[in-house]
Amino acid sequence: MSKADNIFIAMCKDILKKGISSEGQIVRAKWEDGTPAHTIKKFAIINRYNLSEEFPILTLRPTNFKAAIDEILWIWQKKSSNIKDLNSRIWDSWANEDGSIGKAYGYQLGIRHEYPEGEFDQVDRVLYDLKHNPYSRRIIVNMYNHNDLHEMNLYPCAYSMTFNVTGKKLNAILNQRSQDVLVANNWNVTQYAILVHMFAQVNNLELGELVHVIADAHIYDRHIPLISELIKRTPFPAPKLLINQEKKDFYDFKLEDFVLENYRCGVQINNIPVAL
Ligand SMILES: Nc1nc(=O)c2c([nH]1)NC[C@@H]1CN(c3ccc(C(=O)N[C@@H](CCC(=O)O)C(=O)O)cc3)CN21
Ligand SMILES: O=c1ccn([C@H]2C[C@H](O)[C@@H](COP(=O)(O)O)O2)c(=O)[nH]1
Repeated sequence: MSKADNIFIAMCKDILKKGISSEGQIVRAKWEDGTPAHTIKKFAIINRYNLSEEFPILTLRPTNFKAAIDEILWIWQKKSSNIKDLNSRIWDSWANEDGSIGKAYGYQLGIRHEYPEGEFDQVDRVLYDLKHNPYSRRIIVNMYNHNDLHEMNLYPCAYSMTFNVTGKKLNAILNQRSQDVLVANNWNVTQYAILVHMFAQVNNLELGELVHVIADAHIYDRHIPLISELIKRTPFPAPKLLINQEKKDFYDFKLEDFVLENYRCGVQINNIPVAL
């Protein structure tokens, strides 16, 4: 039984049982038909995934592993915020006529900043520190840039990663201000787990923990029946993640370098409505 499934089921049960409804409050998100997209939420959920034990992908329903990796490479490797560089349609609803989602995610990671050792963007700074000062307690990426919020269609949700080397293990904390539990919880966990795998491999570090801190973990009203059915399913054992071990430079990783072996999972829930 996959541990990621157990964590997901426990979190959903907790939100469904003890969560607070937004009914009666003013909410930003809407359904496609203009109805306010209300949620039940819990504040401050913390989920810990030990990446040395298993790869944290949901088996209750398929997570589109390739599309999730494609998006994390779009943000962290291509540093793009234009959907022309993305191979899925997941950001289409938030892009302008030029295909841009504004100064979000990848755009922020491409900005260069000055440090005592010279100019780096935030990704290159992490790679530099993991190589030269792995025991630094300052290895942080932050995409939540108040200067540029007015030029983003959606403010970054998964907005910060803190990397921490302990012994020979690479650990990380993913900070997320807002989480659509059905659509993107495992999507985000899978992609940041892959990122830790890539950074560990290129720095000859072992896999540690991914700690996912979610400030507002919510289930949208139209997702409640879908989640209630999903968490009654029986999970499968976790699949095995295989990564091309020859890749030693973060910028050389491609989609085909990642393979999931024995990914058994429940049937997909088709046409999940996504709140805008
Ligand atoms: N309400 C909302 N929830 C989100 O999760 C979300 C947003 N908005 N806005 C921006 C991005 C876009 N993200 C998305 C949007 C859609 C899927 C999605 O449709 N996932 C499908 C599979 C997609 C595929 O196969 O290509 C799924 O079943 O999980 C995933 C992430 C995450 N984000
Ligand atoms: O990577 C992502 C991107 C977006 N989300 C979700 C979380 C919220 O449901 C919406 C954003 O709405 P806000 O009003 O800006 O919080 O998108 C996600 O879970 N993961």
